[in-house]
Amino acid sequence: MSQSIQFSTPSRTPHLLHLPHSQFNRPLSSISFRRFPLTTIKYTSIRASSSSPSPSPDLDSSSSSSSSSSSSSQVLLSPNGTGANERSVVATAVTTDAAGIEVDTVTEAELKENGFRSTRRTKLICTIGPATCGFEQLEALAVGGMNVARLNMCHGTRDWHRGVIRSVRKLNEEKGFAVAIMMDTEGSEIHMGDLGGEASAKAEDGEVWTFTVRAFDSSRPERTISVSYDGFAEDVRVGDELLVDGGMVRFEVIEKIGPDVKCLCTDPGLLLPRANLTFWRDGSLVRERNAMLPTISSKDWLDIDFGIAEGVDFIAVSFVKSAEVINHLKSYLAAHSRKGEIGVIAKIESIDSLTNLEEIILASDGAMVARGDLGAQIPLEQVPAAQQRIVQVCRGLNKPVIVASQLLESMIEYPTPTRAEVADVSEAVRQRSDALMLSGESAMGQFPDKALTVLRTVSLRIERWWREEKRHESVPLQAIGSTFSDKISEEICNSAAKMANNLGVDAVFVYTTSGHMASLVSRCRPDCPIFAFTTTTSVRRRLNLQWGLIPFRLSFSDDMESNLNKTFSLLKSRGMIKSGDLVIAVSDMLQSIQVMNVP
Ligand SMILES: Nc1ncnc2c1ncn2[C@@H]1O[C@H](COP(=O)(O)OP(=O)(O)OP(=O)(O)O)[C@@H](O)[C@H]1O
Ligand SMILES: CC(=O)C(=O)O
Ligand SMILES: [K+]
Ligand SMILES: [Mg+2]
Repeated sequence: MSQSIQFSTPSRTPHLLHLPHSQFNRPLSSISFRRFPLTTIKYTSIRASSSSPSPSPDLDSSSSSSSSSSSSSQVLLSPNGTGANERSVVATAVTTDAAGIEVDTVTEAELKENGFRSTRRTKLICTIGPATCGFEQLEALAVGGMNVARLNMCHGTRDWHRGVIRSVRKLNEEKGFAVAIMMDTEGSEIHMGDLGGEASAKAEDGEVWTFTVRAFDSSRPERTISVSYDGFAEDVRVGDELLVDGGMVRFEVIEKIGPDVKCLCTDPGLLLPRANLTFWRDGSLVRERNAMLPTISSKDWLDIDFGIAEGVDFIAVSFVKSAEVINHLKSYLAAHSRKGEIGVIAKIESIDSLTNLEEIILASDGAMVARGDLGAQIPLEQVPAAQQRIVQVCRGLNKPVIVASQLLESMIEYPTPTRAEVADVSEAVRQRSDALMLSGESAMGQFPDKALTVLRTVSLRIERWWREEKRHESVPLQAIGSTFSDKISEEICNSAAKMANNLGVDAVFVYTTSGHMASLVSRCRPDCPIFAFTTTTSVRRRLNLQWGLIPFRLSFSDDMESNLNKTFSLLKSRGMIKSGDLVIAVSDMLQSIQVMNVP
């Protein structure tokens, strides 16, 4: 029994659909609902315009070149899913059986063991540092559920970072993971030096410490801290309050002697290498000078070139103040790397970034609630409301959002989290943020694997509770599509998610070349997992940041019947689905919805 509903606009001419995927000749208004088994599928569609097809700008070069063929069985990509000009470091890392399917080995095991509902929807990011940079340590994190590895360019040498990037790539290649790499820029905010190799230094109440712009020749003099910013001694005034890492340690400026600033410790604590410094005067953050510092420093540009050369998947920009810097970086990336290959994440961690929030998020490919520095710039009690706002704006604009910093801070030293930390993690999961991030817990803590386990188990439990309570919000999502075609995709995804919840389907399958259609389904936060099939390994890795998406790499054509048959047989042979499972399939090539039981 097959059901089909078709919408068409009378003023336009229908065509039989055997069109290659392209932004300009994408079928616009054929939406069919079908039940499997299907005997004949005839997709009827209407052309968007009669203008000559040209390669879609959002496709990578390999798919756009192959999309020039109109054969319905044409596979869109070369078998290994990489384009001809994919950088060598990535190309050598990809070995794929052309007929096969690539999926995370951990997810595969979870699916086989516990079925569709067992999969975790919230993604997990680990900052890599001395505690986790070895191959076995990285593997343990990947097995524990790490979806993205973050490299903070404030620390370590480029050689060190290169080693980590290559290890992660090797892990993906050899063990079937799709761990994405996120490079986080240093930015030009004021911070302390590296403590001359010491892991930390303790500042006690009432001690006098010297903050200086002088560089040390040899070891660090006692109770002396170097400061990254040459204008520091000129800018501070006696009476200013100096906050380390947003208030983890506090000092009061008591005397200025040339390049040295004498400070009295008023709140004791641990000073960590390269910790951020802010100074406050009469209860307000002093930020005149910061406003003049570039968001992306000259050192950051070199790091960005390094990131492009090493094939990172995301660049997180620290201390973004406006959309301009994001646009600037995106145009630089467009000129120096393959279009869309590196996602730009705006870190929201300053007053300016909150002021310009909507325009910044609109310009970016995602955002991070960087609560560490944000909490140093706005009163701490305002951070939760800011977090909620950022998460909501990102969801509205369909950008992935990461909640970061101090989620499990006590686990740097202890093997179990505090109850308050578990409550904080739960809140971020309940807000339906795309991803949670570990910083010091995984970079230099004593229990990185345990911290990741806590994030994983708390996420799973809260997600399940939320589903059992049937609390999926019916908050209307704002319309975001700008072209007619985008609007159709959006409506299809909204409907697919709604149908998935109402019909209690087991999974939504989305076939997507650029990943956009998958993100639109993810945005609806449906009850069931979303299997996202995409043709390239780089899109697959980037999708790993988004809520609920299980990214698969699969070569597929513009013939949906054959795609579905191929997918069903591959997934069935691996025990990941079974006959009778109910699935909704959407595709960005055909802009179609189908409901079916797995044959
Ligand atoms: N690559 C690294 N090498 C050495 N230590 C590291 C590295 N990455 C992180 N760390 C350690 O982990 C701690 C916390 O991580 P991180 O600096 O990323 O915190 P953060 O607040 O997220 O950073 P930022 O605000 O600078 O982006 C750091 O203070 C540092 O001690
Ligand atoms: C992650 C980060 O940069 C912060 O919380 O400040
Ligand atoms: K950083
Ligand atoms: Mg920060």
